[in-house]
Amino acid sequence: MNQEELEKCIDAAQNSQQYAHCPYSHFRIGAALLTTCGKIFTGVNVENSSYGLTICAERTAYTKAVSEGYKSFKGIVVASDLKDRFITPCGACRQFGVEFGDFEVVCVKPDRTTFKSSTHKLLPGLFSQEDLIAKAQQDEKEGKTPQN
Ligand SMILES: O=c1ccn([C@H]2C[C@H](O)[C@@H](CO)O2)c(=O)[nH]1
Ligand SMILES: [Zn+2]
Repeated sequence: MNQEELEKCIDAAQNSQQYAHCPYSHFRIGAALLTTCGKIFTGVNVENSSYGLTICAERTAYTKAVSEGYKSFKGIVVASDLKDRFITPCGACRQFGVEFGDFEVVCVKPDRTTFKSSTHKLLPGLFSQEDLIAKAQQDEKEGKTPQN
């Protein structure tokens, strides 16, 4: 992400925070996901009275983009309302991110200061499609069919 893209994504992520549905945690998170073709998809955390159903801002953004045909990303900006520490994506969102490759993850505080990382840096030893392919190849070599 260049500086101009980063500023635009910070604006979009912070602007979307007003739409967070967070009556339980009061954590107001907004994400802005930049596609390689320059489109921005925003997302917010959507909580539920059945707490475990909550979806984070990042996964909302990924799901919106993918469901509209976009799967190639330059970066994601995650804006929180916590002033004195950075909020980084939870485990589920890290796994969700690596599904779409290695790209920038920028966490931003209300004063626009940033912590820059990437999907792969945030998930060392990650499990991915490559592992599933390796298993399929091993099974094929051993003459295993999907049924056994
Ligand atoms: O990176 C993060 C971290 C937390 N949350 C949300 C989930 C939940 O609504 C609240 C507290 O966990 O913050 C996000 O959306 N993204
Ligand atoms: Zn998450």
